[in-house]
Amino acid sequence: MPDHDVAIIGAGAAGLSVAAMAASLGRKVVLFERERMGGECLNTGCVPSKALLAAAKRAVAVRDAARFGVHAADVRVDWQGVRRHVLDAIARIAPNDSAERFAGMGVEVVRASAHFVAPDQIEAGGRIHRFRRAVIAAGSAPVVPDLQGLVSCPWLTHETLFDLAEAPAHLLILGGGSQGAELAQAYARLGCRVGLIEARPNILASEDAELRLPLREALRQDGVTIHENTRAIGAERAPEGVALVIEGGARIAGSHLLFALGRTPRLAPLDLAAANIAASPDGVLTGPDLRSTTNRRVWAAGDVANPEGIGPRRFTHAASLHASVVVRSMLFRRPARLDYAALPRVTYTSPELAQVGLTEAEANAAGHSVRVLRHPFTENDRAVAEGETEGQVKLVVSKLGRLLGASVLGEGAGEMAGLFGMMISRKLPLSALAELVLPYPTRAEAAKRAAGGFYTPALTSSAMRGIVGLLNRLP
Ligand SMILES: Cc1cc2nc3c(=O)[nH]c(=O)nc-3n(C[C@H](O)[C@H](O)[C@H](O)COP(=O)(O)OP(=O)(O)OC[C@H]3O[C@@H](n4cnc5c(N)ncnc54)[C@H](O)[C@@H]3O)c2cc1C
Ligand SMILES: NC(=O)c1ccc[n+]([C@@H]2O[C@H](COP(=O)([O-])OP(=O)(O)OC[C@H]3O[C@@H](n4cnc5c(N)ncnc54)[C@H](O)[C@@H]3O)[C@@H](O)[C@H]2O)c1
Repeated sequence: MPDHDVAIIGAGAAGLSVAAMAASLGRKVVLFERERMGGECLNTGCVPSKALLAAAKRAVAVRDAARFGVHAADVRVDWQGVRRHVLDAIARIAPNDSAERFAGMGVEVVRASAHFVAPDQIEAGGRIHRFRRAVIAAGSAPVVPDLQGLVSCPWLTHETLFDLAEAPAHLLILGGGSQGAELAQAYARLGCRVGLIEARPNILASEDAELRLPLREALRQDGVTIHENTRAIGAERAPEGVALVIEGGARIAGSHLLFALGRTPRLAPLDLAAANIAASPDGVLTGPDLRSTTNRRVWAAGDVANPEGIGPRRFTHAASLHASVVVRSMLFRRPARLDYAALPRVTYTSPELAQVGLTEAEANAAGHSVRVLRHPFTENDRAVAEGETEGQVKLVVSKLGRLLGASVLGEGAGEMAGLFGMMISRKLPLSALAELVLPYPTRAEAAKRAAGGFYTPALTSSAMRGIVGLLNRLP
């Protein structure tokens, strides 16, 4: 006889969402968490990084205020104040994810590391828990590279970065993905020297080239030194603190070294073999319904899941999407299929970079015959009024006017992503966006104007002008 209807390993975004939904459906739920409730997003990921970026944005706003005719003297960053803001943000959100809140929902929360001991049993806190169904939501850990000499050097990941009591004087960030770009800008704007080191020819390499290049320039303007095409092969102690040894022999020195090199799923402590659960280095192998391909009692969600043929997506909103697919498949026994066609991603720098659906390059590579529609924020009244005209809305559409993808660079780009996601997931025609009445002045009007561009050639054609000319003769 099972002790629990649903056993969940990991109280991060994925595990908490499944636990809340299963408990509200009257299931007997146990939730295992070995570290902090709320997992990575709340404690060491999204929340502290966005809080730090908010402080950095304030610093720039004050420094930059003179161009609005507002003069502030003596701009000074008080690092303890910045830290307080970051910790306050975490503390204010933490009650939503707390053990007390989940216990109040009827979830049994076990604060211990969990691992499988049989296909239907988990051991945690010195006890065997028999389950009817289980969800692995153990998340992922930062990649630490195998650099020669690293053992004798101090280094950081996002798990330790926010614990620094003092601002790093000169932060070296290895890895120019969204994490590297966001943290580089935040620390540079808060007055630290920052080096951003990327092995590939470009930082943010998977983003639309037309939009990532101005963002790269914005990072440079903020004072970030960017080293692209630069492969670190070793690390060593240096008078300043630490130095990266670069292929070819050059050294890049700084006071602190941060790894922002992507993620690896937390599999080892789970003893998956004891429960016959298949996994690859990218995560627990599942079908498109997130059910294990080898143990039908088990599902996976969040960063740890590797749906075959679809692949992992390591975002908090992807974890929420996973949770709803798992609940549909596991509890409602309905066919469920993960679909990332409208999954947004946003890099929360200034300007922000948002992507939904296919980039222009991806659409071309997939063989679509595309039209590209653009509207720059220099032509958007709100952006002009606020003096933030960097960037554009770029829409990639099929010849028949279906939105295949949207890329936005600009302040508030992330807030527009939902609009494009809905267009793609509901397969709405572009006219739905072109005809939308939006409040004036808003930045989203740039999206409407870009969509309107699809119809402009037909509306202003000589045939249409002829028709309107004829109609004009009517009484
Ligand atoms: C710096 C940074 C910024 C980010 N910013 C964003 C952002 O702005 N937007 C966004 O969408 N995403 C962002 N992400 C990604 C986001 O944080 C993750 O995708 C998300 O937190 C994953 O949630 P999860 O539930 O899968 O895993 P986690 O949040 O990692 O939760 C897994 C939990 O399982 C626990 N656990 C693991 N193994 C066991 C075990 N054996 N027994 C018991 N407990 C266990 C862990 O302690 C952890 O609490 C960011 C990531 C980083 C690093
Ligand atoms: N705004 C957001 O949504 C947000 C922000 C931060 C992180 N995240 C998520 O967290 C996860 C981690 O982010 P990330 O930026 O660390 O991962 P990432 O995979 O996006 O980027 C890692 C970068 O490191 C580079 N790299 C890899 N090995 C290298 C080496 N040896 N030397 C130099 N560069 C190297 C890669 O080319 C890549 O550009 C991702 O899943 C991401 O989606 C999301």
